[in-house]
Amino acid sequence: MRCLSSHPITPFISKLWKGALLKRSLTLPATTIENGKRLAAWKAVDDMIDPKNHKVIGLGSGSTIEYALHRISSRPELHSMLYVPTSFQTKQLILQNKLRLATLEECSNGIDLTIDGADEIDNDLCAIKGGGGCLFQERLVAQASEEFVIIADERKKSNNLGSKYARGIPVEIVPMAITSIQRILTNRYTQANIQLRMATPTDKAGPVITDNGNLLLDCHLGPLGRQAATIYQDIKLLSGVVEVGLFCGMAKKAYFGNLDGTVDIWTKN
Ligand SMILES: O=C[C@H](O)[C@H](O)[C@H](O)COP(=O)(O)O
Repeated sequence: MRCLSSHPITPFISKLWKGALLKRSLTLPATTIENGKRLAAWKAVDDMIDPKNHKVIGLGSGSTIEYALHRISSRPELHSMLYVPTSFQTKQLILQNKLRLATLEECSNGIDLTIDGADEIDNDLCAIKGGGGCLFQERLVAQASEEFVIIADERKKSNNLGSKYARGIPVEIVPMAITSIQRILTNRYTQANIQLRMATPTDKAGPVITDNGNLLLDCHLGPLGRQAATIYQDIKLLSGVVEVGLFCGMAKKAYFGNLDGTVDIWTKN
């Protein structure tokens, strides 16, 4: 048997390894942020999912929800219930983790609890969502749920919604309406920066297409103050708008994983 250390490829591997180590040390804060996401997700799963009483759980989309799935997967007593996804991504994760998949149509008695990530959350538990383009199905599942809980790392905490998440509020739009709605919103919110979300050119030329075959406008309107619910209604009422990434009056609890290893829980009555 040949010893690996004598293999000509070894110096190359070792270079890569050093490169990986260097990259890791340079991106240490990101790793700590990942830890914050994990802490929030694990605590929410442990606190909120009741294996004795819950039958159907909704699962949001994004990077934080992946940690919730890992936690669910590691607890066999949570494997008997049904899991409803909110995106292609989450459906794949449910299947990969060998959990029981259900569609929203199959859940005639609704959903007991939904856990989801968010891009920014204020003290009223009003959230910007859709950074990953999954807002429509997320909202469908959230509105069918008895309880809706948000999980996030501490960067997402906000005193004034819209002041932190730089990309702005995602709005999902049927393709034929994109030009007219962009014009209407630009005229209505004169200070706003409204952009069609584009795909990464090396992966796909042109715009991002959502799981529902639609397009996204990212609407940076600045801090919203107490106007988030009104802005939601104003944009949602336009024909051609499928969904707006403002979730107000939906969450009763939010779990935030902090950089110091603690978890903050915000609640709303
Ligand atoms: O479209 C994506 C969803 O709304 C996500 O829940 C949100 O963008 C947060 O994602 P992440 O957990 O990756 O920060």
